[in-house]
Amino acid sequence: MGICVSKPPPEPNLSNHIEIQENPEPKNPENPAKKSREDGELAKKSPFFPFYSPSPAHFLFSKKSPARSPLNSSSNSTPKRFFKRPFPPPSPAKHIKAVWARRVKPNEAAIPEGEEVEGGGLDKSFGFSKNFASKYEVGEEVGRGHFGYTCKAKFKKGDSKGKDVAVKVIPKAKMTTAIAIEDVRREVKILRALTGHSNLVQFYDAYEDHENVYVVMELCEGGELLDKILARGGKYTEDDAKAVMIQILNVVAFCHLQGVVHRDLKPENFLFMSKDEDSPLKAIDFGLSDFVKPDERLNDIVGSAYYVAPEVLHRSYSTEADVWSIGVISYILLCGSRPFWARTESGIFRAVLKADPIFEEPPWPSLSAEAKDFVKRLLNKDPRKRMTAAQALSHPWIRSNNDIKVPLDILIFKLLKAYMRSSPLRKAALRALSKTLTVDELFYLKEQFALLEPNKNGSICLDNIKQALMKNATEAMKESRVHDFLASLNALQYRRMDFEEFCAAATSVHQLEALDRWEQHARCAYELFEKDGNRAIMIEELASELGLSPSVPVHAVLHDWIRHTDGKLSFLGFVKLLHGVSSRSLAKAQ
Ligand SMILES: Nc1ncnc2c1ncn2[C@@H]1O[C@H](COP(=O)(O)OP(=O)(O)OP(=O)(O)O)[C@@H](O)[C@H]1O
Ligand SMILES: [Ca+2]
Ligand SMILES: [Ca+2]
Repeated sequence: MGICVSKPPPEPNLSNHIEIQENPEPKNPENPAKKSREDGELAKKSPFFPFYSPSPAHFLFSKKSPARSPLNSSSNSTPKRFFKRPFPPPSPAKHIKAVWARRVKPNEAAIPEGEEVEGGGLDKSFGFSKNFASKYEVGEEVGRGHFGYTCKAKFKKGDSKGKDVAVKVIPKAKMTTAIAIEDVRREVKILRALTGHSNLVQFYDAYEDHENVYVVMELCEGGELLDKILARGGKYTEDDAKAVMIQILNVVAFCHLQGVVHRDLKPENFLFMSKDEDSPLKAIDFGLSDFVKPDERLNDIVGSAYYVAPEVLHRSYSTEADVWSIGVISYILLCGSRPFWARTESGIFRAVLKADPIFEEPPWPSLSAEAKDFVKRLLNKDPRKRMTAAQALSHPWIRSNNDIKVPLDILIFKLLKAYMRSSPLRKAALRALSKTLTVDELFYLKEQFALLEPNKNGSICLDNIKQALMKNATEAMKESRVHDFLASLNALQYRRMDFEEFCAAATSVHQLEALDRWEQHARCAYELFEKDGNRAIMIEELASELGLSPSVPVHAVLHDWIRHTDGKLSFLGFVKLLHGVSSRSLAKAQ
């Protein structure tokens, strides 16, 4: 028979996610003739994903199914022959093994749910209120994750008596390592700190007793984005996808400005408030989130395999990693398949690191060029070249037929800092580059400049930046030290910056370099620089302009940077200068 949808796989143990095994390839390859016939039949019969090979286990995707689980439990019984490109539709994603390796003790699998483990000296008191049971009446379960389960609950008394809320119950028995405990502490701290965004689940309070931590928040009754994607056969129209992306980008841009990186963005972690078609979407589950300072790189590998960014696997990442995950979500919304897919975790990682997503197969050829460009710019493997969430909101695909309010972008402050520390020669080169920007590229910069509220002469100083940040600040900014970062912009205390200079300062060379038209930009900028800025320069002077250490063999390194005919900067030197060089990067290039 071979159609594995006829018999559900054994129910996985949701409380034990440490046994995530590599799925073996099928041992007995099937007769190819039989294979294509069955594929054809299945495609006809299946009500799911009519445009792609049907899911081998689509009963898994029904919320009502007892077996709604990561694919790992099913794919052992899933012959590979049912998977053909484009990849299978999305399914609940499992966390990557590294998450569990640090959060679950090896013997936890043997501990029955609800039973206390040897604490081993672990401090499981959180300092939360203890009176959960007297305040709330707990109702039916509405969802379940690897760490806890979520129930409806009602206020028992007071002004809000009878009001529905959601309570995420996290059993203390499951917190068997210091990292797992720290995750819960941080989840509550972040939820408490991040207040006031309409696309973020509203947190009310946290409680604890001997057995559990209870996180009380607003109840979202519209279900997960993943279920909506699946119910729609895995594909959104461009306009519907845009409406979802705008909300996701808005809340993520907000988190990033506050210095919070979510680290587990996936369709399961976005809930609709209600069943209405135009219901707002809310980000939930900050269980793997962290604070990140503007200059900091994180290194722990966390997240869910299909959505994890390449730089997370390389253990050096920041907020850009969330944007990658949004790229994966947008790819899924638009075509119904995952961009990086394999049967094993290591296979997925290989795809994330090395493979380019497919944009050649249906439905991509029939989608707009802007939509493809948008997704590609989120899925750039180099985080420096990837758009930020605020930039993505300024992308022509999102902007078309939408009145978008672009939020303040933390990237601007990082670029301003680098600019303020640059040599006059590099500043001149950046100024030339900024003059080549197109109307589309200038849109984002205009929006950002306006958010800094320039004075009537059209210029800004440090105070404008401080005020703009204050306006948007939540408690989270304290933890992520965004304000300390402003000290690096001190030079702006004594002078003002007009829009022209702001463009030079806030242009990301790396991002421009990712565009097809980069060569044109650079050539054009070089011509401008030739007219106004290029001058004869000695290698030693150039080295000192660049702040190179005496250990760099400047004559060997900078030889081609200077045009031999007139001693001025060559095109190569100009491009290198735009990027900004350090002794370290030059030493590496040697
Ligand atoms: N505020 C809410 N309103 C309604 N349902 C919710 C709410 N918060 C969570 N849920 C449901 O509970 C599920 C589990 O919640 P959550 O994702 O926070 O748990 P988790 O244990 O951290 O999950 P994961 O395994 O993804 O890490 C969600 O997928 C969702 O279906
Ligand atoms: Ca979740
Ligand atoms: Ca979680």
